[in-house]
Amino acid sequence: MIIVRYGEIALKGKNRKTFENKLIENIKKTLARKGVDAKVRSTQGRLIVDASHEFSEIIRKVPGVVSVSPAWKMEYEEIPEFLSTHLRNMNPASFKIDARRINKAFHKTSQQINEEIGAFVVQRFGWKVNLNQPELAIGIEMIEGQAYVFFETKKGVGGLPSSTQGRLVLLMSVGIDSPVAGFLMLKRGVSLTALHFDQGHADLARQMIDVLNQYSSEPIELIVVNHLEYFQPYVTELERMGKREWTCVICKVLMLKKAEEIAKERSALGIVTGDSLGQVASQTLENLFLESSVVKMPIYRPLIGMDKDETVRIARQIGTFEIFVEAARHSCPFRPSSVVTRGSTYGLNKILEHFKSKSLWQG
Ligand SMILES: Nc1ncnc2c1ncn2[C@@H]1O[C@H](COP(=O)(O)OP(=O)(O)OP(=O)(O)O)[C@@H](O)[C@H]1O
Repeated sequence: MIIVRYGEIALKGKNRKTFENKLIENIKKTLARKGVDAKVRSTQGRLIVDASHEFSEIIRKVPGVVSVSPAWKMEYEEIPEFLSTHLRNMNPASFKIDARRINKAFHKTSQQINEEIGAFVVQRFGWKVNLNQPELAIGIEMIEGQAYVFFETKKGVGGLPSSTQGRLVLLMSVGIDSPVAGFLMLKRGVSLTALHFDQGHADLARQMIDVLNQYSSEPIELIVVNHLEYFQPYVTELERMGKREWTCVICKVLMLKKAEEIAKERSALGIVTGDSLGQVASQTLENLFLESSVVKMPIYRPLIGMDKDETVRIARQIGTFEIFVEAARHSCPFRPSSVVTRGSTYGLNKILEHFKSKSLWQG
């Protein structure tokens, strides 16, 4: 058995049942992808998943899950015998019993359980009790008259169940930031379609999506556009105009425009990027203002106020950092030696007017 705890969704008032059902459906779907047909039932703010303990690693990555405990289910009276066998090869410096009655129906209080089972362990193994920092914590949850015994509680990703908030298009590079931005939105229940402009690293983009898929109840569609072919005509015109320093701003403008087009096709409600204020020379408020002005839908930038080390910490946690390759990040062949850092609306409009005259921009 695996005990699954969820937090935020329990606070959702009358929506609670809908969210809970969605979480159950998502856990089942996630396990089904691993070929497991698991029974999941809800009871008193917990889900009980009838699956082998190894799947707790997978379940803890399902958005909405706050923590998981691989557990053994038994009658209360069977606990001493179970502990005698299960713990016989262990010798922790200290232990504690952490009992909880999930519904109050059971005839003993949590404190009585702590004392009774604790006294048994002391008598059987001679271990020391330490209530503050025990080396071994033995968890017991009494759920519907049955005891669930466990020895670890793994943190889940938290957030809200997948597919409860609508769809966004993620502009995803193979850098550190945008996969993290995607993860943060998945964690809030958003469905994603990813758009990647490929500079020869589409394999890395696919690997990023494989990692993000662990946090999504439905497989994320990855759309790959050839970066060179797509931007070459625009870069040629910028060269003709003597405006090569605008390349990076124009590149973002075109990426956003393409993302908006895909968002409309997929009935998505906005765009997600990994922009973080001031992180690179071109990520200024002026440039973000200009880039945002070309699309008519919301752009979500979940990393905008984050420091790089916070983003790196999340990337490491979720598993996208390992895929990131420094060399891949600087592979854009169009990058000019100096870039516009505070572009003006006037400057941008002049360039877009020129593109229009060349039938490169509909605007
Ligand atoms: N090749 C790409 N394909 C799709 N989106 C991209 C690509 N390059 C950049 N973007 C989008 O533009 C945002 C800003 O990119 P930029 O290169 O300026 O910053 P960054 O901090 O290096 O971002 P990242 O770490 O995500 O690459 C990215 O977070 C991403 O959303």
